[in-house]
Amino acid sequence: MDVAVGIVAQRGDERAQDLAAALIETLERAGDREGATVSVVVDDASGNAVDAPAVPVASMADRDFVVSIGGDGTLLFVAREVGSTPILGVNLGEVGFLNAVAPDDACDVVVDLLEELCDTGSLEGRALSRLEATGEGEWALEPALNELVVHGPRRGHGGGVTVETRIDGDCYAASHADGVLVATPTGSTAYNLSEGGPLVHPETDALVVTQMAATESMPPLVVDPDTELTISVSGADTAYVISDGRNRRRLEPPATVTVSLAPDPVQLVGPTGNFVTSLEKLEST
Ligand SMILES: NC(=O)c1ccc[n+]([C@@H]2O[C@H](COP(=O)([O-])OP(=O)(O)OC[C@H]3O[C@@H](n4cnc5c(N)ncnc54)[C@H](O)[C@@H]3O)[C@@H](O)[C@H]2O)c1
Ligand SMILES: Nc1ncnc2c1ncn2[C@@H]1O[C@H](COP(=O)(O)OP(=O)(O)OP(=O)(O)O)[C@@H](O)[C@H]1O
Repeated sequence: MDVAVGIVAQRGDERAQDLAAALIETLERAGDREGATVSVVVDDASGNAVDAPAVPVASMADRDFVVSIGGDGTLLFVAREVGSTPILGVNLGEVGFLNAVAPDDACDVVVDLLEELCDTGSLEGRALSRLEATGEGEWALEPALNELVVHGPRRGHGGGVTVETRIDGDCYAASHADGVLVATPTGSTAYNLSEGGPLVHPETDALVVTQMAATESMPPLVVDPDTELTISVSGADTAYVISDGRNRRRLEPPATVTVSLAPDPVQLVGPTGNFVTSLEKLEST
């Protein structure tokens, strides 16, 4: 059997590169034991430091699985690039909420994944919903694993906008505000939390709508993921819609953004962390 693996090490991080090298050695030895031909590539940024062919991360979308070594930001980046290809998250970051596997366990876990592939031909992962934003003029943003934010010209005093949020066509909140944030269960522990939104257990199928610094505020609302959700902005020269804090699109108010589930969820593989006990990580942020 041929097994194709991609490894992305956090850019410029020697620990991540050393772990990438150790994983390559481990996978090659395990492949010999299993009678499998294992081919491993690393991301372009790590190519000089790790002895393996270097490729753009986006080209790893055809691999059997991709290992992300770094923090939450690195995993979000890998998910943006490889879409629904299975991802194993190894945590070297400060928070590491999305990465359940500790560096010391990574070699054992990749061997388990290789054996699962050889035994069953595929990997069983956990699907994590993503959100997409669309608007007038046929534009679309990269899907968000954490959250989509629609906000005014800038955050803070004088940077707000009039925002109206509709749920299945009915107005839920209309106010001058910094913006509105729609989070997945995965993103509930990130920006959503700092804006006063609730934590959502990962096994719950829901989205959270949270206003950001609204003059006339409504409590955060938990909705079914299939809800028709529109956010309209007016009363400012510009506004933005931002996916996972990194991809943004400029809007010219008045404008309406429609938020819906993206068709292809992210697939995380490897052991699951315990959501409830891992919440203690948030206390340090
Ligand atoms: N005020 C805020 O809390 C705030 C502001 C902007 C962005 N963010 C978050 O940062 C994310 C982008 O992360 P990045 O690393 O590229 O940017 P970044 O470098 O600005 O990191 C933001 C922090 O959020 C943590 N984080 C990311 N996703 C998380 C999750 N699902 N649960 C718990 N913590 C999480 C990261 O570990 C990091 O500590 C965005 O999706 C947004 O959720 C938060
Ligand atoms: N191998 C890589 N190739 C290209 N870009 C990378 C790579 N690794 C990280 N990046 C970039 O760096 C960003 C993540 O870096 P960031 O400093 O947020 O680290 P992190 O993984 O969240 O770890 P920490 O918790 O230590 O901050 C990604 O969004 C991506 O743009």
